[in-house]
Amino acid sequence: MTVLLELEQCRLSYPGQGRGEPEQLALNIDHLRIRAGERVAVLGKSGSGKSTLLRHLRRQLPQRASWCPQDPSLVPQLKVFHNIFSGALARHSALVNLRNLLLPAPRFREEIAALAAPLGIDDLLWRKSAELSGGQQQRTAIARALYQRRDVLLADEPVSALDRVQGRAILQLLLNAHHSSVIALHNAPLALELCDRIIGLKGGQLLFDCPASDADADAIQRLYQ
Ligand SMILES: Nc1ncnc2c1ncn2[C@@H]1O[C@H](COP(=O)(O)OP(=O)(O)OP(=O)(O)O)[C@@H](O)[C@H]1O
Repeated sequence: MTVLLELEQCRLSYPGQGRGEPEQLALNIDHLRIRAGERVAVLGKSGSGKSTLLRHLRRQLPQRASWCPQDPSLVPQLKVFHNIFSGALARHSALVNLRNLLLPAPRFREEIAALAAPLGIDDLLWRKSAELSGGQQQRTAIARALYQRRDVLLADEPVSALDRVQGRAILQLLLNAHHSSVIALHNAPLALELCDRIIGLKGGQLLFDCPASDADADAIQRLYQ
């Protein structure tokens, strides 16, 4: 399979919090290769480096990866429709984008309504995103990622605010819409069920990296200790 991404001796640090404080090493990976077509789940407890890794992978694939951040990062004053449409700004001219802000064209209305329906937010398209619940905001961010229409998905806890049934269905939808995916998840059973490879991060290091079918329950448990 074609190599999509490769990290070698990847050490990423954040500045120390106070004056004279040492840098904090957040990611320390000797080697990581992601192949095209893989569905990779990144597991690890809070602070293990999942977001740092996802953001770094995103920098390696500019213009190639759809991005679904942990914080939905919606523009609160804009309608749900426009927040979703913002996923496609790079595909259109400034004139088309501006016109669509004022008077959305029927073609874009139809495209976005079709995208929003399976996410259960088609009846919210003309509400300001500030008025949405956390789960509705998260589904809007998912729709925006889908509307980027790229073949790679990088997503950071995309279904964390959804209930189990809806989270599973929407994660499946996201995976089906992209040829390759790397997704940080806190729900290990969901990762094992829907992804084909599991990366376990602890303290910024790879604790394991294996096919989902080989993932060991004890190793997964150790991630969270
Ligand atoms: N902007 C920042 N400045 C300083 N340290 C940071 C910053 N962002 C993250 N860190 C630190 O880097 C480490 C990894 O953080 P990261 O956000 O990647 O973890 P995570 O696994 O995504 O956590 P969570 O599940 O809570 O989102 C943590 O120790 C965190 O405190």
